[in-house]
This record gives sequence, C-alpha cells and structure tokens, in this order.
Amino acid sequence: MTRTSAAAEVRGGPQPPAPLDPAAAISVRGLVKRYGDFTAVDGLDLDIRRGEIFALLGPNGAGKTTTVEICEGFRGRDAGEVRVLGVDPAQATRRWKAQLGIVLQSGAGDSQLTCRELLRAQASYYPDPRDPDEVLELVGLTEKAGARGRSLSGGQRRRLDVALGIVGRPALLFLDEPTTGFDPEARRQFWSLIRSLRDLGTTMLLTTHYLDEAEALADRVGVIARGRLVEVAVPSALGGRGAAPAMVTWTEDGVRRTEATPTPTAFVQQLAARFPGEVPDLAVARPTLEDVYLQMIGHEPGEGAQA
Ligand SMILES: Nc1ncnc2c1ncn2[C@@H]1O[C@H](COP(=O)(O)OP(=O)(O)OP(=O)(O)O)[C@@H](O)[C@H]1O
Repeated sequence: MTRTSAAAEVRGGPQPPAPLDPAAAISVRGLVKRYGDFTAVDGLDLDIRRGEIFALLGPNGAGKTTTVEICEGFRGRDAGEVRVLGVDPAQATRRWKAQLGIVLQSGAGDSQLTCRELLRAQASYYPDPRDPDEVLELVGLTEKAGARGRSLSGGQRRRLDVALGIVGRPALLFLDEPTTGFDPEARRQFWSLIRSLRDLGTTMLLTTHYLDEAEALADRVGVIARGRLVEVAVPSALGGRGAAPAMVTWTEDGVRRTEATPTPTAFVQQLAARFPGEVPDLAVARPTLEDVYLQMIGHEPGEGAQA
C-alpha cells in the first residue's frame, strides 16, 4: 500500500524518496509533468514488478496516459527519475524499444493491408519476432489472416492491435484501454489472451476504466488521482476492502434486514439456527472494487473537472 505522505508527517517531515528499484520492470520516482501552468503528473512514485499485470486506474484527466507515455519514451518529463527495463526512456535506444509492445487507444486497424501482411511488416522491425501466424492464432484471428484491417469488426481490430503489439515478443506490454467496445464474450476471450501472455512471462501495464477488468486481470492495481498515485494494492485489498465488514442481508417477518459484521460465517450460523430451512433471501457481500474506488477518488475534490 502506498500512503507515504501521512506516514512521513508522523515521523516528522518529508522522508527522502526511496531509490529506484533496479529489479522492477518499471520504476518511477517523483515524476512531474507540466503542460504550461497545469501540473498533470505531480510527484508520482510507481514500481511494476517483472512478470505482473498491473492495472492503472483513475478518472479522466488523472494523468494515466501522460505517465504511460513517459514510460514508453513518447513524452518528456519535467522532473523525476524513470527506469523502464533498466533504461531511462529519455535515452531510449532501438534495442530498448524492441523490448516494448504498445497497444494504443487508436490502433492501425483501418489499413489496406491484410492482417498477415501487417503482422509480417511489423515483425520485420524486431530482432526476435514471434511467428505472425502463431500470433494470429493466439489472438483468435486465424480465420481473418487474409482479411484487410479495414474489413474487421471493432473487436477484431482491437485483437489485431494486440497482435501487432506482441509480434515483437515484448518483455513489457503497454495496453491502453484495450477492451473498449468489446462485447462481453470478446472481453472474456481477450482476458484469457492476456493471462496466457502473462504465462509466457510478459509484464503488462494496463489502463482501464472497467473495474471488473482490473479485478479479473490485475495482480495489483494502482489508483491515480490528480497526478499522484494514491494507493497500490492487490484488487481484493484496495481501500481496506479485504478488512471491511461484510454486509449480511436476509428477509425476516416480511422485512428486509441488513447486518454489517466482521465475522459473517459466525453470524450466518446464528441466523440459520433461527430458521427451519433456508434463510430467506440470504446474501453476504463485501464492498466491490467499484465501491472502494469511487470512495477513494471521491475524496479528491474537483477530480476529473480539468479533463
Ligand atoms: N498535450 C497536452 N497539452 C496540454 N494538456 C494536456 C496534454 N495532454 C494531457 N493534458 C492534460 O493533462 C491531464 C492528464 O491527461 P491524461 O491524458 O494523462 O489523463 P488520463 O488519466 O489518461 O485521462 P483519460 O482517462 O481521460 O484517458 C488532463 O487534464 C489533460 O487535459
């Protein structure tokens, strides 16, 4: 969990920043990016471990894309230190770039070239590419190998974007809102593709507005608000979610009842003893990721207003 400022105050003033983590796939300290007078990224610290899927969450305008583009080497920074696969993106080399895969929000899907041609062309830029036909199979586009990009459906284009992002066999894959516009079945298929890429050892940094996606895929999530990382945690623990009381609801004497309890198992056992059979309408729930996320960003006054 990253809540350094309060802890620093308790210890009597700001602490020196932790050093960059040399073992991390991405390590960022004190990152600042300004656009004129506006500070879009405001002293952000972040570590992404090798091999993990890390989801970056945050409202519109929070600074996610800016941060990611600095890590990709597409954007400069005003202050702070950044290492991506051990290299400062501001001093990017071709060899370093060849280890990255990037799936942007707007892809190259409306090409006149066929899917296979696009992948072969992309593969030719990399020293150790994947076989384009294997990549087509991995993303479920084998049947569309000979189709032009522009003839694909929205979901198929997104798969093609991912195929183009992974054909170079990246060690680190950036995915910017990858499933926007997918139908539910396509999203599930996409999620299993992402999991299989993780099984192949790919580190992934994902930005998404779908909290169920972050929960389903991410090993850890980070929440950005107003250009700062406000918390990092596994999805089940974000915002103290794991320790939050459970809400037990049931119907008794025709009335819907609710009890907040830290020990739902014991409570339900007591409840069950009061009823001869099933407890009517019994449900046990903990705060969802969406509940805690909205609460976290709700504490940031004016958030999203400047997007
Ligand atoms: N080139 C630019 N010039 C001026 N301001 C910019 C520029 N790019 C981004 N910004 C501003 O910086 C802030 C952060 O933008 P950014 O795109 O990083 O947010 P985001 O978290 O990715 O948002 P979204 O979820 O909407 O994609 C926004 O207020 C945006 O208007």
